[in-house]
Amino acid sequence: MGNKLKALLKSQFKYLHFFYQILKIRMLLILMISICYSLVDALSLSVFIPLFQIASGEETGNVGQKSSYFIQFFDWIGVQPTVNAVLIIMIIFFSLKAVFRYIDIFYRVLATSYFVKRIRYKLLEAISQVEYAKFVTVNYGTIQNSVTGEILNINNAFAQYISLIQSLTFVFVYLFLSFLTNPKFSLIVIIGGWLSRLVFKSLYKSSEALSLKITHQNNELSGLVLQKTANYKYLKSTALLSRYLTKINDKVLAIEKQVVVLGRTSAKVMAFREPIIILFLALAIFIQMNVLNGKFNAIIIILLFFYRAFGSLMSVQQSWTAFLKYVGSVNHYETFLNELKSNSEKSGKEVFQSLEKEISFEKVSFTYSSGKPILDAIDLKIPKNNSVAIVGKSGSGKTTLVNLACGLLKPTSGTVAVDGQSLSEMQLASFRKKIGFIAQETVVFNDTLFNNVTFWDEKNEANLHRFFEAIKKVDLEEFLQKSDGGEDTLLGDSGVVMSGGQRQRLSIARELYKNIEILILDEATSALDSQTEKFIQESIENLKGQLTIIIIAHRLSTIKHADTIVLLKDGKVDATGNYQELIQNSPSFAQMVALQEL
Ligand SMILES: Nc1ncnc2c1ncn2[C@@H]1O[C@H](COP(=O)(O)OP(=O)(O)OP(=O)(O)O)[C@@H](O)[C@H]1O
Repeated sequence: MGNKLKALLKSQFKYLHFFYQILKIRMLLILMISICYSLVDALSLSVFIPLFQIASGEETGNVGQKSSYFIQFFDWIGVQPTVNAVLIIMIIFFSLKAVFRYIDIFYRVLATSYFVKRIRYKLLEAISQVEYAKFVTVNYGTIQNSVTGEILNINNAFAQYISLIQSLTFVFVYLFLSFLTNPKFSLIVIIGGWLSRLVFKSLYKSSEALSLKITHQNNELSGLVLQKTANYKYLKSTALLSRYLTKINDKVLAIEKQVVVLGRTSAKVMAFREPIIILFLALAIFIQMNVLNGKFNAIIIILLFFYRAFGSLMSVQQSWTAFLKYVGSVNHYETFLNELKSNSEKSGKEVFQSLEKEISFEKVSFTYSSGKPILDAIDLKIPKNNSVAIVGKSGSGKTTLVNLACGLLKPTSGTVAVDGQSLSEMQLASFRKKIGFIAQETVVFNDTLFNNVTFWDEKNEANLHRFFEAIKKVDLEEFLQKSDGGEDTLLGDSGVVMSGGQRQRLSIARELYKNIEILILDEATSALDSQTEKFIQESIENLKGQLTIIIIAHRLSTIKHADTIVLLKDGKVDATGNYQELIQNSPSFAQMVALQEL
C-alpha cells in the first residue's frame, strides 16, 4: 500500500520533482509569489462585492443583513464601509496586485534563465564524465539534439509548468474563498471539475506518448544530419547524396506525421474544454436550484469566484496541454541524464605526479560488452622513456590496448598499472594530463592556428615561443608563412583550409606543445606523404629518451627504431623484441616485413 501510494505520488508529482531538483528553494519562491499574487488578486476582486452590497444596501437600507467578511473587516478596523472607503481599499489592492505581478514576472525570468543554465550544464557535465566505453555507444545526434533543441523544449515545458502552478494557485485560492461562502455548492462544482479532468485524461496520455516519440525521432534526425555533414564529400562524390537525402526525408515525414497527430489531440483538448466546463457548471446550478432548492441570489457571489476559478482552471488545462507537447523532451532529458550518470567514469584518488618507472599490463583481458574477447591475459611492460611499438593485423586489438593504457577502457580482468599503482586507484585526469594522444582522426577546432596548437593558452612571449617550436617540429612553418593571418589564421570547420597531412601535423604539434610525459601515436602519420612522415618521424625520434612513446603503425618503416616492438595476435602478445630480433625470431613479423617489401 505504502509503495503504491509512493508510486502514485511520484507519478503525480514527477515533473514537480524534476523541476524542484534543479531549482530547489527557487521553486518554493515561485510558489510563494504565486500565492501572494493570487491572494491579492482575490482580495482586489472581493472589493467589488461590498461595493455592490453598499450600492444595493443604500437602496434597500439593509446593509447589515448582507454583511460579508469584507464588511466585517471594515467593522474590525473601525471604518465606515462607505463607497469612498471601499474605493480607496480597491486602489490599494490593485496597486499591490501590480507590485506582485511585477515580482512574479521578473522572478520567472530569473528562475527560467537559471533553470536553462543548470540543465544545460548538468548535461554537458554528465557527457564529460561518462565512461568512454559508454560514450561510443551513444548516437551523436542524441547528444547534439539534447544540448540544443531539446533544451529549448524543456525551457518551454518549464515556462508552461510555472504558468500552470500559478493558475493552479489561483484555482485553489478562489475555491477556498468559495468554500468560505457556500461549502455545499462549492463541493458540487469541484466534483464536476474533477470529473471533467477524467474526460481529458486519455487525451493527455496520448499527447505525452506522442511528444516522447517526436523527441526520439528528432534525435535520430539530428544524427542523420550530422553524419551527412561529416561524410558530405564522400556522399557527393559517389552520388549517394540523394539516396541519403531520401533517408533523411523519410525521417522528416515521419516527424511531420506525428506532429500533426499531436496537433489534432491538442486541438481537441483546447476546443472541448470550455463547453465541457460550462456543462458541469450548468449542472451544478441546476442541482443547487432544483435538488437543493437553493436560491440563485445566494450563489451570485460564489459564481463570481467560480468564474475566476474556472478561468484559471482553463489556464491550468491550457498550460498542461502546452506542457504535454514538450514533456517528451523532459522525459528524454531525465532518462538520458540518468543513463549518462549511471555510466559515469569512476576515478581513483591517487594524484599522478610523474612517471618514475613503467606502465605495466598484468594479465590484462578485455572484452567489449557486445562480443568476443579482444585481449587475453596480456603481460607487458612499457619502461619510462622507452618507445614501444604495437603491431598486428587490423582488428588485433592495438587501439584497444592503448585505450586501456590511458584508462579510457577498463580491463575486464587483470590490472593496468603505473609505477605499480593500478590505474583504477589513480585520479585519471591527473594521469591523462601527462598524455599526448595522436590518432588517425585529426582534431582541429574552428579557431586560429595558435589556439588550435596551444588550446587557447594566453598569447604571451613564452607561449608564442613554444608554439613556434612545435610548429617547426611538425614542419608546418611553410603553412604558417603562407597564411595571411600568420598564427591567427582561422582554420575553419574541421580545418577545411588545411590538407589532410597538414591537419595531422597540427594534431601532432598540439601534443608536442604540451608538457607531456607519455606520447601515444595511433596511426598518427598515416595521412602523411613519405617525405613529411620521415620529417615527423625524425622529430619524434628526437623525443626518444625524453618521453615514453607508445606507437601503433601499419607502416613498419615507422617503427623500425622503436626500442621494443610488441606483436599482437589472437588477443595475445605473440612476440616482443627490437626490429632485428623480431625479424629473426617471429615468422609472423618477418612475413609482415616481407609483405611490405622493407
Ligand atoms: N566499441 C566497440 N565495441 C565493440 N567492439 C569493438 C569496439 N571497438 C573495437 N571493437 C572490436 O575490437 C577489435 C579490436 O579493435 P581495435 O580497434 O583495437 O583493433 P586495431 O588492432 O587497432 O585495428 P586497426 O589496425 O584496424 O585500427 C575489433 O574486432 C573491433 O571490431
